[in-house]
Amino acid sequence: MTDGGIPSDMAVQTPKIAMNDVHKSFGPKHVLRGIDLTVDAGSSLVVIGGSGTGKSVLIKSILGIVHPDKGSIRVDGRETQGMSARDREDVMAGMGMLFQGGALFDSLPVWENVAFGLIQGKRMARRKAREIAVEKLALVGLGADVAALAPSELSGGMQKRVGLARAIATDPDILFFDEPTTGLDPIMADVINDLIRDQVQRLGATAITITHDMASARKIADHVAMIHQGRIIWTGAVERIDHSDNPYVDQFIHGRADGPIQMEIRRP
Ligand SMILES: Nc1ncnc2c1ncn2[C@@H]1O[C@H](COP(=O)(O)OP(=O)(O)OP(=O)(O)O)[C@@H](O)[C@H]1O
Repeated sequence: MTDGGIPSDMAVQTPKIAMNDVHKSFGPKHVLRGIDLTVDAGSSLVVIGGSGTGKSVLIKSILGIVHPDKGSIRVDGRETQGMSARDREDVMAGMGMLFQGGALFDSLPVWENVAFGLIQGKRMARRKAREIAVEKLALVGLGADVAALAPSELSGGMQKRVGLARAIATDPDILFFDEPTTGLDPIMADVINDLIRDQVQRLGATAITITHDMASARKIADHVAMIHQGRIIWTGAVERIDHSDNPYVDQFIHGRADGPIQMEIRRP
């Protein structure tokens, strides 16, 4: 088998996601300042970086919730910038997202929050969608008794897990997790880490996770990318983060108050 004359085992795989020189400003605030980032299909990337550096804006740009001012974002080789609304919907149908605050609809019971994409997006019958929602809730350690409750009746950690069950409900092939373990006890955090790894390894999904939890990052990442001042300043295999030779990465992963990042904060 050949692909343009190249034996298939030597053909270069199209990245799942490829960002090139992506910029985004909000008013005078230039948040993304030329993001270049590639994520291979079936791999798990963790994005690290200080608060307010643009991590959420980066993943919302891939999702199409935030519209970059400039640059290219390809998903499966397809340029998403300037895409029609219908094509964009197509691309988004293959993505699942756990938002930082959970972002659950309080007017809907838990199961319907989880099943939202199945009922609205995939037009699945409510009974079948509820069954799948209960299965996904079980995967994040929540029993069927939780399904009929309102999100406001749950603890913060439980809401987080419901958000996670919703993200994986449609078995998307790209998953985004914005701080999936924040607010969870260490044991539940590890259950969630395992679940993310499982989605990538068993189901072949591609995952991008934002986390400040370095134990979680070490467990779920194949690769790590560090964002600083709106640019990716380092990427590498997770095994390399302890030997990155990058003072920003070094300071961040060890949580040191002293280092180049603090020096910039001190600057007027
Ligand atoms: N819709 C918006 N309108 C105006 N400013 C925004 C908007 N979304 C994000 N920002 C700004 O962009 C910057 C980056 O925000 P972002 O949420 O991406 O940070 P982050 O790196 O995810 O931070 P954290 O780790 O604290 O969650 C912040 O200064 C934020 O105020």
